[in-house]
Amino acid sequence: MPPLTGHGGDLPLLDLRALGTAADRTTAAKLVDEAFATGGFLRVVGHAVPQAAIDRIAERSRTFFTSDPAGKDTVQADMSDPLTRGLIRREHHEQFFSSMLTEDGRTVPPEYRDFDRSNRWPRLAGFRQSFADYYREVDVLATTLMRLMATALELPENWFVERFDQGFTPLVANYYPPFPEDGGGERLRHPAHRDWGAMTLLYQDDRHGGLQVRTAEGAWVDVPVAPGSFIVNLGMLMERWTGRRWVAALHRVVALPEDSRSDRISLAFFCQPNLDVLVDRVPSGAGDAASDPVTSGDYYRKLAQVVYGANAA
Ligand SMILES: O=C(O)CCC(=O)C(=O)O
Ligand SMILES: [Fe+2]
Repeated sequence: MPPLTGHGGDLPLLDLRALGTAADRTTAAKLVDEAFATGGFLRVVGHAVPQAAIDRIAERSRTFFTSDPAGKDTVQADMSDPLTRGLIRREHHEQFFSSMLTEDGRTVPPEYRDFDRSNRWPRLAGFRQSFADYYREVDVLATTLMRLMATALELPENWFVERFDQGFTPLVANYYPPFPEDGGGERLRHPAHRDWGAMTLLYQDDRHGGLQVRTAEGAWVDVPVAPGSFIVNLGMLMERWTGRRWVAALHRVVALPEDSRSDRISLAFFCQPNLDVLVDRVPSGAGDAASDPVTSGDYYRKLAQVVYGANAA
């Protein structure tokens, strides 16, 4: 395997404190457009997500993941749920999936009845609340970003916001346990991939980094650990929506030798348009990639089957 070492390049950085005037917003939209058109990747600071909400879900998640395995078995994901709500265990990686789709008493459209399931919350004080609180706060950040994205694509400011307002977005806690033995070097925690949804807002543990993104030039760049900063990865559905004007970010997670004996948490807010939104190329999109229009729910169901073997049919 080639060395996993990345380097600290100049990753695009958006400071949301500087959005006061229309001119500021135009500048920010331009930055978003450029970042998504090149690597599909952006770091965000100056948002309003309270650190306490981040710390709380991270702490509750770590408590859950390190709890008794027999207890964790009781919230194992049911693979007939397209949203795979609950726990999925993989080698060196566990994921806890949740969705607010059915938490807030929404009606799921009849064609997507298979998504109408409950979360599999563990019996752990404050766990569910920490997910609900974090979801609500990060959703505000998502809204801000979506307004800038719409502006960048010459769409009405709320164009995306209106298409993401039914809470379908899965919120996933990732846990990477310590490697049991010293590998003698860097280890791969999450292989290189592109997220398949519209856009991911990722929070990486501020104790250990490890996230790397690939630049347009083909270099792996370490995403610096910066408490309070979010990482935005554009996903394959948005690449499709924009006719490849924007590209999905290739990324992976490695453990540096000094970190491989420690565990690591990350929180992924996988922004998904409402189940019945038809994803068809936006007017200002590039002409490339004549993918057929698809609804968000049909797309998700298919990808969940490919990636996780989830199958409701
Ligand atoms: O753990 C991380 O930092 C990245 C996780 C990730 O890429 C994913 O969940 O899709
Ligand atoms: Fe990812």
